[in-house]
Amino acid sequence: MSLIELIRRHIKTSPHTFVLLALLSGVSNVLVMTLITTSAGVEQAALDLRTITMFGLVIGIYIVSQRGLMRITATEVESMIHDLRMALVENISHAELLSLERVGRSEILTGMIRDTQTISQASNILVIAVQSIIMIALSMVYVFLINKIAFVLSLSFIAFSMLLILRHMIALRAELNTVYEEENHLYDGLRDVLEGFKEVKMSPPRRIDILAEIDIAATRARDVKIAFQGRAAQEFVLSQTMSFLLLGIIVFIAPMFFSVEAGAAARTAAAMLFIIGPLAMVTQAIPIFATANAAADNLSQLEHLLQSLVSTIPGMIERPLPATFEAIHFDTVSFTYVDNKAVDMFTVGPFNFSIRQGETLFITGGNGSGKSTLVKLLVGLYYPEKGVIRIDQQALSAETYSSYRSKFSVIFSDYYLFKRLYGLNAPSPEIIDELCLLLEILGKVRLKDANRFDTIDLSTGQRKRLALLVTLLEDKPIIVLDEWAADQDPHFRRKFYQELLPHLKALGKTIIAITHDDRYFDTADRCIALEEGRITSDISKKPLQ
Ligand SMILES: Nc1ncnc2c1ncn2[C@@H]1O[C@H](COP(=O)(O)OP(=O)(O)OP(=O)(O)O)[C@@H](O)[C@H]1O
Repeated sequence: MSLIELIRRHIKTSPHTFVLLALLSGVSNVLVMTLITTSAGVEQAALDLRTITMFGLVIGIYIVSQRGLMRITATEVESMIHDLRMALVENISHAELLSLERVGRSEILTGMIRDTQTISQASNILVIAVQSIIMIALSMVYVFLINKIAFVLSLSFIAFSMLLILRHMIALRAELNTVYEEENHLYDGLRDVLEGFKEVKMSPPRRIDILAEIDIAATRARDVKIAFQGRAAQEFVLSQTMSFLLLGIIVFIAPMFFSVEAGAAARTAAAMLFIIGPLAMVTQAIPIFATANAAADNLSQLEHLLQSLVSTIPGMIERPLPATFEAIHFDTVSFTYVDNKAVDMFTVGPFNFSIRQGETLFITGGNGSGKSTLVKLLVGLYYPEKGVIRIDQQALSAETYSSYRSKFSVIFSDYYLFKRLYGLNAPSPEIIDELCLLLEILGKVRLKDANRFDTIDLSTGQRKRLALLVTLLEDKPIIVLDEWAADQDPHFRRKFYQELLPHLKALGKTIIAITHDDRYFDTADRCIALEEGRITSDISKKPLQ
């Protein structure tokens, strides 16, 4: 029962409050029924003020307890969902890049959106179901007091129904896993269409193929869902029919074998009619409960998965590194990509080199030679499998990695441009204009609401310039650029190598750039060339000024 476990872990209100409110609401509900059934048929004149006052009081208790119960439930469930979502995002933000690269994104998005919504929608129905169970139990006490035979028959019926319900719950649960699997395939397909929209639009055969693939997943999801809903409907009809049969037995059959006082038979029938509603509610809540349970199960698995991606050692206190440094050293550092079966795929290193503060270093090499992997090791996104990285004399450790990473500003080749300047103090419009002028995007983009760009819908090269503008605003001591100039026109490419990089160097920045622009190699202090994950040449062109 993952849902109950999940609720138990997150709930802040005492369970006693829930039980008390549910009992009050259930009891008042049954009392309404009792008052109605005992007073119906009594002559108008015989109805006393006490009964009417009691009737009003019971309704009052019902209103207060029911509203309280529903309000607390909504608050608790929505707070739980808020906490769950924040915990998931928190875990993602603390995850290790390499681990996250191996997790399906659709799985994470589905957990965040579909599963949390399912639980939210199910919560009120589940509360009503719990109340219904209470009402059924209390009504049964009433039936016991007025008609023992009907009580025994009803109890046997309810016990039988519960057994059926439990059996079907288990079956529904298994079916739901299939529904979820098919839906995940569907989401993967939808992501392909959205993210690869241009490619899909350009090629009708690709479009037909991808739609056929999505259709298969969507059809499977539809069929499994129809089967699931059909089964749930079948359960509902079965339970209702059995309730009617039970009523028939109590009203038509039982009096043939047992003598029951006429008034008691009528009151029992009325009470049984009162039970049918809550019974239907419980039956209807079963597929909803099964769905919410599966969603909770998915969320718990996702929570565990994301927690396992987090490298933070409990109780670990992060330590800052000194603000300035002289050099970063790689001492026999190597790193290996492995596949799902832990088989080695590609190794970079062992690397033995140092990068001095203020140096402009170019990293070159063919596609797949390991340049980006080296950069990910350098900026602290991947950890050395062997060897150590030192900043001056201090070897990096779990406690200092975060501080180490914050020394870098990186524009990856697959960078992501945020529309908002997260983590930065709002710069003045003058500074933005000055940088836009430098990067030749003046008039293309403006800041609005102090720290949000009015647009990021720019050309590919302009977007990269905007990313560089953010990097300049970050003002970190080390700037890493992965093939930054690749999308720039010849004019700006020249400006980048011959004006911007020297300007940054003059500001004291350490610059590490992956580049294939061999005609500008002379603008670097040093060039490292990689082949098959190893350094094949390391040439210092200019003495460091
Ligand atoms: N996430 C990953 N998982 C497994 N293997 C990877 C992963 N990323 C890269 N590789 C492998 O590592 C090798 C080096 O990749 P890397 O991205 O470092 O090359 P690169 O020199 O930056 O190439 P390019 O110039 O094409 O960007 C590649 O051959 C690739 O097969």
